[in-house]
Amino acid sequence: MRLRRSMLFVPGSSAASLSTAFVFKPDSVMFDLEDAVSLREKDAARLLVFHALQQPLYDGIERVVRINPLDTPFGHDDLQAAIRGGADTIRLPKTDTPEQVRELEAAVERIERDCGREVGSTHLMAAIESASGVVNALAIAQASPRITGIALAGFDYVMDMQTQRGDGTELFYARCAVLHAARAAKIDCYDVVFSDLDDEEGFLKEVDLIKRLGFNGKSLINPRQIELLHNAYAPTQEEMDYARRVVAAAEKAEKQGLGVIAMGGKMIDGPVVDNARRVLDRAAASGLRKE
Ligand SMILES: CC(C)(COP(=O)(O)OP(=O)(O)OC[C@H]1O[C@@H](n2cnc3c(N)ncnc32)[C@H](O)[C@@H]1OP(=O)(O)O)[C@@H](O)C(=O)NCCC(=O)NCCSC(=O)C[C@@](O)(CC(=O)O)C(=O)O
Ligand SMILES: [Mg+2]
Repeated sequence: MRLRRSMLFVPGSSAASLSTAFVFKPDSVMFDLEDAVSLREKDAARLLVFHALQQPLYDGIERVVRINPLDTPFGHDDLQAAIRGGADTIRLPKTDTPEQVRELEAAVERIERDCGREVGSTHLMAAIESASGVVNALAIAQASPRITGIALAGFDYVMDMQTQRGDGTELFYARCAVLHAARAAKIDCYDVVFSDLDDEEGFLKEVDLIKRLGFNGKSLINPRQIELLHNAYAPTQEEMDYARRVVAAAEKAEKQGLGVIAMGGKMIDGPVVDNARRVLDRAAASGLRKE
């Protein structure tokens, strides 16, 4: 099981952060060339990111680059640096339509051919940051076989919706819509960043909600949030013990030719057993929750 719980934004203009972010062990690092970088730092940041991508200490961590949109003066240069530098994944911000994804895909393929990189080896992610993006989420998610995930971007989205971040009510429809699009397209789905670094309780409450909804994880802005998120996504000892009992009971039932059984007064059938196996796979991949 490949875990993609945490995607840590690292500002592309911060040489110090770019050279140390691997120590925090996020599942993915996202070197940012877009909104974390001021206009006058764009060129320097692109060069820093190109070099950071080649740092061997990032091996084992997915390396994502958030480029500027392709209709800005920076987008195509960002893409050249990211692909030639060896990025695993390009994250396209402010994706409103599937045509933007197809334009990105064509540009990526041209650069892969030019620099001798295997065609198809660069994955894509689309960040959905507007009402149009939410309405087009399924078409965006299915726009390219290179897309491995879509992400909801809360701050630009609430601006577009003429509201502001609050208790999550303002994101409820978008979270459900984007998540359904991702699941229908069989790709991963990331929740919004949580910006109040000192509100650990609020962060964990939000993580609990998005985990129950079915998100793979979240985009993060600070290393302090990584361990909290990973721990919240890890199964508890109790969940693992129960999953083991379910699998054992189901295997026994199968030998007896039974498709459905009861265990402790609860029905155990195919989807329940699949879910138990997923809990065991997740426990093997991430370890158990530390209480
Ligand atoms: C918030 C803050 C300034 C706080 O700094 P502080 O220094 O107070 O934090 P501390 O915890 O004290 O740091 C302890 C140690 O960790 C180091 N450290 C901190 N953060 C690190 C990091 N990210 N990577 C590596 N290293 C890091 C730090 O350098 C220090 O190192 P050292 O000095 O050696 O001890 C900092 O975190 C930060 O800049 N975050 C990234 C912000 C960012 O990228 N924003 C753009 C993306 S969102 C967006 O665009 C909206 C969106 O588009 C989103 C979407 O699309 O989803 C939408 O629309 O919603
Ligand atoms: Mg944004």
